[in-house]
Amino acid sequence: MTQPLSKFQSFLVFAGKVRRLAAPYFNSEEKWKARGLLAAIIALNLGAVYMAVLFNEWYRLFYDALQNKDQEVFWRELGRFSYLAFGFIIIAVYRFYLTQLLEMRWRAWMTGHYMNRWLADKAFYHLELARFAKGEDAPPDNPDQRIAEDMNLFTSYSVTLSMGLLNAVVTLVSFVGILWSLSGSFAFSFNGSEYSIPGFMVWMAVLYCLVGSVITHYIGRPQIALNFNQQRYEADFRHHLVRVREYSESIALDRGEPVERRHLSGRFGEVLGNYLKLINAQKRLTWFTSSFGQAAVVFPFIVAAPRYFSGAIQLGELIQISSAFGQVQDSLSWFVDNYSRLAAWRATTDRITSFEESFQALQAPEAATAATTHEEDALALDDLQLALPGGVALLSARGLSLHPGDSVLVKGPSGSGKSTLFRGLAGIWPWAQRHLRLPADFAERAMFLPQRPYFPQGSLRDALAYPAPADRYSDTELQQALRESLLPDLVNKLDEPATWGQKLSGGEQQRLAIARAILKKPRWLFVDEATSALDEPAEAALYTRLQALVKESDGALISIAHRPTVADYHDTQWGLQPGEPGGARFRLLPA
Ligand SMILES: Nc1ncnc2c1ncn2[C@@H]1O[C@H](COP(=O)(O)OP(=O)(O)OP(=O)(O)O)[C@@H](O)[C@H]1O
Repeated sequence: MTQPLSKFQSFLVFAGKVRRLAAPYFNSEEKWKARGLLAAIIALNLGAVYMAVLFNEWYRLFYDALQNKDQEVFWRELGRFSYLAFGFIIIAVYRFYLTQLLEMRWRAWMTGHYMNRWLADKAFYHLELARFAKGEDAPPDNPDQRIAEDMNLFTSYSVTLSMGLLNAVVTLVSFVGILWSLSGSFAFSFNGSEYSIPGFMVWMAVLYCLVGSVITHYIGRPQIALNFNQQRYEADFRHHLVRVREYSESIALDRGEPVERRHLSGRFGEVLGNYLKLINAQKRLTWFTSSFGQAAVVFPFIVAAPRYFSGAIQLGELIQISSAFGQVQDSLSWFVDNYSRLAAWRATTDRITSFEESFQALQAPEAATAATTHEEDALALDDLQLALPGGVALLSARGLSLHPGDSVLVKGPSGSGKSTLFRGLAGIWPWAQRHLRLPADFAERAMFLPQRPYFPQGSLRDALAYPAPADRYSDTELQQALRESLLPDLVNKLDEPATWGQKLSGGEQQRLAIARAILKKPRWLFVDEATSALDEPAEAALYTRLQALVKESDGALISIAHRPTVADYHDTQWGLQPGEPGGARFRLLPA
């Protein structure tokens, strides 16, 4: 008994997941449109079943007219057919159109919703970090695929399959009545007594489909996991292709093509291997479902034949029985026919649910951090503890502060946590205990210049102004910033579109990021090896400009650099020293 119960429970769990994922849309600001569309689709589906009932009745009248050679009824019924068909066509067209419309709107809403959540509170970054911590295979893999593809599949399957189920149930209820009234009872004698089974055809249909559904589930079960994996392997393969494109130059210089080929072939091999398994699973199921469908064509004739040949029913009734049996069988075998899609729906639902759960899991480490706003105009590191994703304490900093006019150089061995210190100060590192006091304007006036800056695709103007809109700055301001950051050749290319992160050299990209700082005029400027690709004269000129920049806005400069010449532009040094036994690996101390 435990087996069917656990199956039923797993169905309830699945239904709960679908409800939780669907509810936000139907309760959203678009709820009246969404509910209205859903109600219209339900009405059209019920209309379609009603049309099928009318057609079924029409079959009896039409075939009886044929058998009786009754021309008048024949032509009248043909006339009736035309307006029945007209109604059916209108319902079919609008059922399709409104269903697609609902799927599209729902997808648009869900995609927007998850896109916002992914981009909110640095979730996109923390999800990646969490995956580093838990291992590459930890969910959610490929969030891009969740947002792009799974939202589409989920909304489409949810609408078509739930409407299909509704249709099947209503058809079943409508036609079971018809079939019951047509089928008569089946009389037989057993052990000297006479027995009669009323609604014999109905029982035959139920038995036929019950056996069919159980066998389908048994044969088709492996498809659920295979479907889940297929999406994942496809996304991994695509992701690796994109990486080769992104790092094309390094790979070409390293002559890494054979390795990439091997990796790509490996990933594609997984795609194919799993797909082959899926095809085989589907083939096994198709053997059964098509035999089941073919047998269903003759099954009602075989069962009803004795009554026809004994003269108990006419040809019209026989045809009506077969059509009603077809409808009952169709609706009872909804499960058989939709098994693969149900498996895919379930896999998609599981993937989005794990995506959703990973957002919820993220909130915990963030809540542990604390940073208060300072009344004083300074950045105070009262007690900052930073750990590695696995939990190992990496760095501790206590009792340090940064005031307007300060310029500090942070030094320490590679891997000691200098960049992580900046991540902790920026508030994006989740494994942090932050007892900081931040100046009131820190959120708006702090800027972090990384070693490898990011530029959005688009015009140079967009890349320079990022993340502010391009029209925030005039052409003169943009050109001036380019000149001051030693990029005079770019001043006439403001509207040129390009992938700037690939087109410009490493040093040019660093200069472009400095131009961005010149435009933004930060008060609290954090420079993490952001001049490492420049020659010494250029570095000197640009550091002098950055010093002047923070001075103009009465701010402070804090840098990370390995090159000794950078020390000339800073008044103070903080050093990362090995920590005490039992404590963090490194301590940040004034040098
Ligand atoms: N996303 C991450 N997942 C796991 N470990 C990480 C991650 N980011 C950084 N680390 C680890 O944290 C430690 C500190 O890294 P960090 O980049 O802060 O060092 P750094 O002092 O800036 O080094 P460098 O001078 O080489 O730039 C390193 O051991 C690094 O491997």
